[in-house]
Amino acid sequence: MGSETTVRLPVIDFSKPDLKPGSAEWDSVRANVRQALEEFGCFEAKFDKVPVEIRKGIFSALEELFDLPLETKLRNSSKKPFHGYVGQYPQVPLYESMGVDDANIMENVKSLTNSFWPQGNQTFCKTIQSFSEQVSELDETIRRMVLESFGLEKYMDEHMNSTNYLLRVMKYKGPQTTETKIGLHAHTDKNIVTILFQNQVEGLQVQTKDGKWINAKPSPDSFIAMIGDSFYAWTNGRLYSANHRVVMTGNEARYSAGLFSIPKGGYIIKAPEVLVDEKHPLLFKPFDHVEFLGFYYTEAGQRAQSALNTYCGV
Ligand SMILES: O=C(O)CCC(=O)C(=O)O
Ligand SMILES: [Fe+2]
Repeated sequence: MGSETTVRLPVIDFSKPDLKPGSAEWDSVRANVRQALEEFGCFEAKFDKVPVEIRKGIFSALEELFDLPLETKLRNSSKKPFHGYVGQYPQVPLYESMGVDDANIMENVKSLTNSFWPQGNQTFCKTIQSFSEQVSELDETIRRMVLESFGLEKYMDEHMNSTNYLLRVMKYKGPQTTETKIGLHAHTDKNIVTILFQNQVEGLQVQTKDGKWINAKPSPDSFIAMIGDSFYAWTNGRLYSANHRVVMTGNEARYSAGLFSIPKGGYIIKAPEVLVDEKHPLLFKPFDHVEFLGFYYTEAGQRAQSALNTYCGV
């Protein structure tokens, strides 16, 4: 499964009460965010704004959801690949996932909830929506810090307004053996920022630039924040978008929830001019994320070493 390392992901604390733009605290966290994303494309975020009842409740909600009969789960359908129910794939037999578009907005969560439980399910609905809304604040903070760190404040509104949030929830069955089995194959995310939250069952591994695998071991109040290919491209390669995968052992199921900020269709991702110079030649031609995803899910896109390079590499 490739060589592992005892290196740990950087841990960055977002829980400090005086973490406000402009404060000394903010500047110091911002420097750490920039450094971690350049080096690993990823870090562990301590973030206590999500109340403990939501942090615990999310896993009860996921168990309840994945315990529904398959025919009910299939009601989670979407025209967009990987936004609806995914499961029962022979290549990833342990893996199942579902998606909630704009999960920070109550109306969306309500209609999905009602499609699963026609009589309603208030607890589920509230938990999913609050979780997404609170985690979206962490996503915004990270993106704000990145843009500031490059002196790109003038792009802030455009950047924030050009994305939607998708909540994807995952279940990985325990393989019921002592051998390690693949839960999800190595990939880079294709979006802007991904923020992952998991139950106590570990399995996420992130690959370093020199090819070693780091075991992510987040504490119960920590999230894993990660850069996707679109942010990598927008920063003209200044931030790193890491390969990662899930490996499973033992009997227990791993549940995780990921909030993905995703560029809207029609929005052209183009590195700001100040990030392009002699030392940093332009890496990617401007592209539309939805069209790029279309390519990624073709056979050629799946075969490519880097779908982004093949699609729009200069
Ligand atoms: O379950 C996890 O922690 C990782 C999931 C993941 O990498 C993805 O959905 O893109
Ligand atoms: Fe991923």
